[in-house]
Amino acid sequence: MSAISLSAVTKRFGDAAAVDGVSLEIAAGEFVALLGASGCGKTTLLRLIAGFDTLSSGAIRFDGTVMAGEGRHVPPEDRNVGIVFQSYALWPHMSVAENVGYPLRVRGIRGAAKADKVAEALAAVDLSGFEARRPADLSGGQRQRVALARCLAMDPAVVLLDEPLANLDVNLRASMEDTFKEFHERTKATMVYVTHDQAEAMAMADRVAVMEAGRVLQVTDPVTLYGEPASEAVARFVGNGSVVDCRVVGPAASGRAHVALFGHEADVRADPATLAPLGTTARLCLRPEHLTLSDGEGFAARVAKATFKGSHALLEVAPAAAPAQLLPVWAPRLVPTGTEVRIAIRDGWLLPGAAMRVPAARAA
Ligand SMILES: Nc1ncnc2c1ncn2[C@@H]1O[C@H](COP(=O)(O)OP(=O)(O)OP(=O)(O)O)[C@@H](O)[C@H]1O
Repeated sequence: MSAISLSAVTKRFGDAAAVDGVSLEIAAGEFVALLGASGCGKTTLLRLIAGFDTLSSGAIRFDGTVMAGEGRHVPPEDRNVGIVFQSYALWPHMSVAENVGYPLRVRGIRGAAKADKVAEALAAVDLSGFEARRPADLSGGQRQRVALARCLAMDPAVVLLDEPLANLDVNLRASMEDTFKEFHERTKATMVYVTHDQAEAMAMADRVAVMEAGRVLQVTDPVTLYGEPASEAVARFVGNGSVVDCRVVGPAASGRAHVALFGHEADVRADPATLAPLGTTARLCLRPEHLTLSDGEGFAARVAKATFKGSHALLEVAPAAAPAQLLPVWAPRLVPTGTEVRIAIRDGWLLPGAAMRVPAARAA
């Protein structure tokens, strides 16, 4: 496995930068997801790491060796990367064993050595016994596991995955997430996984890099990303957080702050280093689980929408003090649309970016 170092990696197509100054250190054996909406540049970044495209500027190193940039471009076949695509890219005329063994044959590995590797790789993805089948006779999930086995057989230093679950149905996706995690634990390969699905990224990756317009907005572990988004864009993209205005009325205890919103006061999490001065306005990220229906405390609101979800209901409530702002709230039961309710704020995250803007505004 290799560590991957991206230094100010930039790729322009004409005047537009598809990847714009991305710097990221990926440790050997780490599983990093590149997460972002369509067109944010994640596939382009993956292609640059693979060597399919050349850089406009910046550098890419594997274990300190320059693969791209500084006047060099190591071709894909010399980077020892395995790639798993959304489309599987299996040869239809070859059996499963021939598909998995193909890259080994290309490398001159034949006979028993090849057969052993193929058997080992198929066992790793739970496809022993499928050697003679053709891709056409497999399900989508099985085809993707063959593609994974083919990648595994090559002992790649780096595994790149481009939306590998995009063609699979919801149930199969969940079981394939387990397959990828097991694959990672077993091989300890460095993995870079491109997806626009935040749940997928958070379920599997050690760290998630959120991309927008060719840049990395934040890169951190899934728990921190969800709980402490660094900016409004990340808060909205990950976990569909609501972002609302509030006023900082007092630091409560370390790592927390007291805020006022919708005519009510609440105790929320905050980074003390970026906490806005008392009395100023800041932006607060509220997740559905931060809000609960209450009998008395909290702010007044009206149920604008209610959706039954089986084990619970998802309400959208409009605060009386800001009726245009709809906030999602989990509830144990359906509450009819139009019902007047009270909502307690149990938690929240004061966005540091917004807080940091405050001193500049005060200076103006
Ligand atoms: N070969 C190309 N020529 C011109 N523009 C390109 C080329 N490849 C990508 N782009 C542009 O670069 C931007 C980033 O594209 P990219 O495919 O990397 O995004 P993405 O995040 O992977 O999106 P998706 O999830 O839809 O695949 C887009 O605006 C795209 O139109």
